[in-house]
Amino acid sequence: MGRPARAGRPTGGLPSAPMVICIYGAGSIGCYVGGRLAATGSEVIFIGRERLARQIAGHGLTLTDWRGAALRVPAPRYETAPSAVAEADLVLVTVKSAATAQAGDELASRLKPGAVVISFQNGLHNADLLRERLPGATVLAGMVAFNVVNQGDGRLHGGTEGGLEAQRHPSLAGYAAAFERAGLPLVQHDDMAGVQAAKLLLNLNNAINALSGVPLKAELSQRAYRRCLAMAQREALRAYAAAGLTPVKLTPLPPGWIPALLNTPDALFARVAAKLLAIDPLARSSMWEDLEAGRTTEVDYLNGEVVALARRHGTRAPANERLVALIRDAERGGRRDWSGEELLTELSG
Ligand SMILES: NC(=O)C1=CN([C@@H]2O[C@H](COP(=O)(O)OP(=O)(O)OC[C@H]3O[C@@H](n4cnc5c(N)ncnc54)[C@H](OP(=O)(O)O)[C@@H]3O)[C@@H](O)[C@H]2O)C=CC1
Ligand SMILES: CC(C)(CO)C(=O)C(=O)O
Repeated sequence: MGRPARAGRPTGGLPSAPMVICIYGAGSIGCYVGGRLAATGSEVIFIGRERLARQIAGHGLTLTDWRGAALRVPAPRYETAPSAVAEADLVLVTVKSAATAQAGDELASRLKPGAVVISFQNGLHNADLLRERLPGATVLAGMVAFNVVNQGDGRLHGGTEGGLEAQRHPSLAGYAAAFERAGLPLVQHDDMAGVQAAKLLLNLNNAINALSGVPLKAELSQRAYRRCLAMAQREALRAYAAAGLTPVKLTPLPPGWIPALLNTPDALFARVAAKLLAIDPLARSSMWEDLEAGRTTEVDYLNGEVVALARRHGTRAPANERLVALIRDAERGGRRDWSGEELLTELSG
C-alpha cells in the first residue's frame, strides 16, 4: 500500500508541499495526537524534554486506544531545542497550563510567518495567554476530549472516547484530512469559550481522581466520589451563571443536569450513564499523572479557576477551594488516598 497523501498547501493544481505539524510540549497528549498524525502520513516534529526524547529514540512511539487500535511510529523526529518549530506550518501547543507563558515566549521569535497555533490544553485562558505573547500570529483555542495515559517506553494509550475541537478558522481546512486519517477528526466550533467552560466542568474531577488514587472508571462508579464532583460542578455552574458564561453540551445531557445524574445511586448511574463509564479501566486523570511524577499540577487552572470566578462575582466556591488546598498538600508531599466518604466529608465541612 502506498504512503497516504500528506496535508498540503493549495498550489492551484501543482503538487503541494507537505505541511509540517509541530507538537510543542510533547508529553502524553502531544505524543499521542502527533504520533497518530505521523503514523498516518503527516510530517510531524515533536519538541519536548530530554527524558522523553531518550525513551522515544529507544522505542519509537506506539499509540493504542480503548477500541483496540494500535499504530506505530518507529523513528519519530523528537527534538529538545525550540528552534525546530520554525519549520512548522501548524503548531499544536500541548504543555501543561503553568508552562504556557514560557512556551509562548519561546515561540515568539521562532514561529514561521503565517504559522497557525492551536492550544490543545485544559483550562480557560491558555489560548489568550499565547495570543498575548504571539501578537500577529493566528492562535486558536482547542480542546482535547479524551484521556491519554503515558505507559512509558513511548507507549501512549487513549483511554476514553472523545475527539479534538478547535476554534473555527479557514486555515484549518487544509488539515482536516490529516486529522481525519489519524482517527482524530478536528471538529471546528464557533463558541470555544462555551466548549472550554463545559470541559472545565469535567476537569473538576481531575483533582478528585488524583486524590482518590484509583482509576477514573473505579472512581466514577462510586457515588461518594460522584457527589464530590457534583458539588464542585454546582459551584462552577453558579459562578458561570454570575459571569454570563454558558457551557455547551459536550455530553448526552446538558451541563446543568449532570450534577443530578452524578448524585444517583450506583446501580442507576451505571445504567443511565453507561456511556460516561465506557472508559478503559486503566485511565486516570492527567492530574494523577502529575502527582505521580512529582510535578506541580494544573489545579490553579481548573478548580482554582472556579474559585477565582466565584470571588470575582462576590460569592465563594468552598468545595473547589478545599480541592485546591488538598492538591497543594499532595504536591508538597502530603499525599494520601482519600476514600469517597472521607473526601465527601472533607468537602462538605
Ligand atoms: N493527559 C490527558 O489525558 C489529557 C490532558 N489534557 C490537557 O492537555 C495538556 C497537556 O497535558 P499532558 O499531555 O497530559 O501533559 P504532559 O505533562 O504529559 O506533557 C507536556 C510536556 O511538555 C513538556 N514541556 C513543558 N514546557 C515545555 C517547553 N517550554 N518546551 C518543550 N517541552 C515543554 C513537559 O515537560 P516538563 O514536565 O519536564 O516541563 C511535558 O513533558 C494539559 O493542559 C492537560 O490538562 C487534556 C485532555 C486529556
Ligand atoms: C479527559 C480528561 C477529562 C480525563 O480526566 C482530562 O481532560 C484529563 O485527564 O486532563
